[in-house]
Amino acid sequence: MSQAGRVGNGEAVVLVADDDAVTRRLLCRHLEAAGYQVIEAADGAEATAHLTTDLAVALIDLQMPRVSGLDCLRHAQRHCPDLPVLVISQFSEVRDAVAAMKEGAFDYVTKPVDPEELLVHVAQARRSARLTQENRQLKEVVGGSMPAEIIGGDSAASRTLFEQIEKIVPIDATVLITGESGTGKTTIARFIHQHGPRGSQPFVVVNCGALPRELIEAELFGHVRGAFTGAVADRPGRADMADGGTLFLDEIGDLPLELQPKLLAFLQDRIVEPIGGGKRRKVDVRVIAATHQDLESKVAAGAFRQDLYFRLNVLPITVPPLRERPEDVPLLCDHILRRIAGKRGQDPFVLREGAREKLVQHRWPGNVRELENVLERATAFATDREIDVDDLGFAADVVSAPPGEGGRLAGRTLEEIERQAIVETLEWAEGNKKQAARTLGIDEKSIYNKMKRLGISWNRG
Ligand SMILES: Nc1ncnc2c1ncn2[C@@H]1O[C@H](COP(=O)(O)OP(=O)(O)OP(=O)(O)O)[C@@H](O)[C@H]1O
Repeated sequence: MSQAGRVGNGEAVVLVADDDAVTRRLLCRHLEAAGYQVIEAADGAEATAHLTTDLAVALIDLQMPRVSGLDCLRHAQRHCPDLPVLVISQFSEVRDAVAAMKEGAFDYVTKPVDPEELLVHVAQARRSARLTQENRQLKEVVGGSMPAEIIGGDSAASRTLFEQIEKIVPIDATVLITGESGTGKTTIARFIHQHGPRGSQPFVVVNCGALPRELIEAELFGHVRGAFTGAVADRPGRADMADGGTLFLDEIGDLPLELQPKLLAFLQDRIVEPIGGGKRRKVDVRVIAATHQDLESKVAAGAFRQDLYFRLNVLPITVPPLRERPEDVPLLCDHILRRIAGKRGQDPFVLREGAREKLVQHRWPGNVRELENVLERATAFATDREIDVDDLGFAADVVSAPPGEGGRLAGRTLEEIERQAIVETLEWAEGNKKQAARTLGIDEKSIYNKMKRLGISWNRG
C-alpha cells in the first residue's frame, strides 16, 4: 500500500515504513502537516520497492515483517547511497538503532515519536544529504579543473603512453582508455580533458560500474516527473551537465547490454532524451570512456555490442600495469610521498634504499592506487621521517604466495586464513573488489568491512 500526500516543503518526498498502522499514520500526518509528500510502506518488502534516489528521506522501522529494517537500510545504501535513512525504534531497542547508525543510518527516533523532534530530524537529514550531494557533484564537475598530474616516463612503456596522450589531447574525439584497476585511467581522462580544447568546461563522471543498472539511464539522461515510481521531479542527466565539456564514462564494460543501444544512439547524434519523454536536447560533449575489462573479449562473448565498441574505440589508449614499468616506481614514490607530506603540512619523507628496492620489486596487482595506499600506511606508521622495509607493512609471505599455494591451514589463525583468502582473491581479480567479493561469496560491503578490519590496504577509491 502506498499513497502520496499533499505537495509542499520543496516537494520533498519522505518514505514512512512501519508495519504498525497507527504509528505509520501518525508519522504521515505530522509530515504532511509540515508540507512533505509522503509514501507509506506497511512492511520491509514494500519499503525496499519504494527506495529510490528521488526520496528526500526514508523513515524505517527496525522491526518489520518480510524484510527487516536493517535490510531495508542496506538496500538503500546500495541503491541510493545519498538517501538519508532515519530508523525508528522502540526505546528498549536503542542498541539496535545505534547498530543501524554504524551501518550508515543517518540517525534514529524512538517511539512514541515526538512530532517536533521528528521534523527536526527530517530537516537535518535533508540538509546533510543535500550538502553531501552538492559536494560530490561539485567535486565531479570541477574535479576536472584540479590539475591532473601524470608521473612516469622513466620506462619505455610509459614514454610510449605519454606520446600517445600528447597526440590525443588536441583531437576533440572519443577516447577509450583501457588498463587494470588503479593504473591511472581516470587521471589520464582528466589530463586529456584539461589540456584539450574543452579544458575550461565541466568534466562529468558517470561510473557505470558503481550505479545500480536501473539508475544508470536516469543518471545519464535524466528523467521527467512521473517517469517511474519515485520520480517526483524533473531531473537533468549528467550528459546535460557535461554540455560543452567532457562526459567521462568510467567502467564502461559494466554498462548493461540493454542500455547499450541508448548510449550508441547518444554517441551518434548527441541528443539527450530524458526518461519519461521529456524535451529532447542536443548537447555538445566529448566522450572519454574507460574500463579495466577486455572489451574485445566481451564483444566476442556477446556481452558488449560491437557497434558501440567501434563508436567508443576511436582513439584508444592502453595503460600498462605498474609491474610492466617498474622503472616508474621510484618517481611515483617520490611524487606520492611529497603529496602526502604536503597534505599533512610535514617535511618530506625519505625512502631508504631497502624499501625502495622492495617497492620496485613488488608486483602491484592494485597498481598505482595500491602504491599510494602502501605509502599512506607506511608514512602513518614510520617513527621518523625515514621509511624502511618494515614500515611498508607488506604481509610479504602472504601477498606473494601464489593462489592455492598458501600452505597447510592447520596451525594458522582463522584471521590469517581469511586475510590470505581476501588478498589472493583481490590479486586474482586485479584489485576489482566487486569481482573479488562475488568470488568469495560475500557482498561488496562485507569485503570493504573485512579489509578494514584486517588492515588490507587495497582500496579502489
Ligand atoms: N601516472 C600517475 N601519476 C600520478 N598519479 C597516478 C598515476 N597513475 C595513477 N595515479 C594515482 O593513482 C590513483 C589511481 O588512479 P586512477 O583512479 O586514475 O586509476 P584508474 O585506472 O582510473 O582506477 P579504476 O579502474 O579503479 O577506476 C589515483 O590517486 C591517481 O592519482
